[in-house]
Amino acid sequence: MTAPAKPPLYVVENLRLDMVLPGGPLALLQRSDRRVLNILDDISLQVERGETLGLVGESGSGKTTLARAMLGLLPISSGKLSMNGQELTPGNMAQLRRATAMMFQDPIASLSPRMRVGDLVTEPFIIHGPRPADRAATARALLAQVGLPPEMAQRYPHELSGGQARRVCTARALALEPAFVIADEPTAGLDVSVQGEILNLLADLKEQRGISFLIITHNLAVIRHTSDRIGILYLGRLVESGPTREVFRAPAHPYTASLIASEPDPDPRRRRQELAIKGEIPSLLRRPSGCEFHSRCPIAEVICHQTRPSLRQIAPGRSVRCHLAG
Ligand SMILES: Nc1ncnc2c1ncn2[C@@H]1O[C@H](COP(=O)(O)OP(=O)(O)OP(=O)(O)O)[C@@H](O)[C@H]1O
Repeated sequence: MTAPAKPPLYVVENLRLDMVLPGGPLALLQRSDRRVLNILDDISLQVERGETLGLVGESGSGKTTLARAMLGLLPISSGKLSMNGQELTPGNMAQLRRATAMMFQDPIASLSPRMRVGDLVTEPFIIHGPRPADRAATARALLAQVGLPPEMAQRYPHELSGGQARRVCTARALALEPAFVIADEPTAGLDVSVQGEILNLLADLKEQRGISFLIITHNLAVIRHTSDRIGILYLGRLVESGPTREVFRAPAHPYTASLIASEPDPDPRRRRQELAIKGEIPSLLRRPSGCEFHSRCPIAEVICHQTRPSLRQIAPGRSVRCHLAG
């Protein structure tokens, strides 16, 4: 008898997340004292064991909000989140927090300024337990895992370089040996050479420890370097997903194609291909009718103005939300 297949590590099904904002001009129009902003809708994705899923999208597309919702830091309006085949509920969130970790966008700001590095990296044990018998030795071991020398334990966050702060946040994220780590813009603000070091560190951790990562970024180079699969978010909805190599080779959604075509070429001798996406990302308060990308789409047809496309499978493991793709 063969053992039953293990469920994916993390599954998001039909997630919707609305935020209720205090009254404003729209509330007056709606004759209500509050307004509801739909930030994310119809999000379904899964992260397999030991894989890295990259989530890419312009600023404001909802990447950070999705990450926070997946870690139970923001309440979802509808849908289902599960880990190891078990639905996440308010009752078992504490268990989730132990098995997951988040690396925040701004590492120095996410570290308490009055605590020394040694205390910062071991703080998760103090919060979640058990307390280490020798806290200083545990700190040194954690720092060694991310390539930092033991004397770093005495420093304060403001004494760290951007790359060192990133490593300290990584050490802190690893403390409780999580199965799943979400890294929000892991290379933001770092020099190119340091960016490479941090991405290599994350790749080694995935390789050696089998940790699953969700990497969220607007930087396609980061996704190419790290991710087995990619999801593209536009205005709070997934518009394409699939294996990274295939999506880069033959993007199915015009938005993905525009993002890839306007990616800066690392070789300055080659001309950058200009297929920049026209216009700004629309306001969440005025979501376009039909396909929400139609106002910026180079190939939109009448149907795109009128009918909202759903996410459909175009090949095994590849999905796209576009009437005209495939
Ligand atoms: N607390 C909030 N109240 C109102 N709107 C919010 C709130 N948090 C996020 N938003 C809105 O939700 C949308 C998604 O924001 P989010 O930070 O998730 O985007 P992002 O893709 O991570 O952007 P960036 O790359 O700039 O971090 C934005 O339009 C943002 O203004």
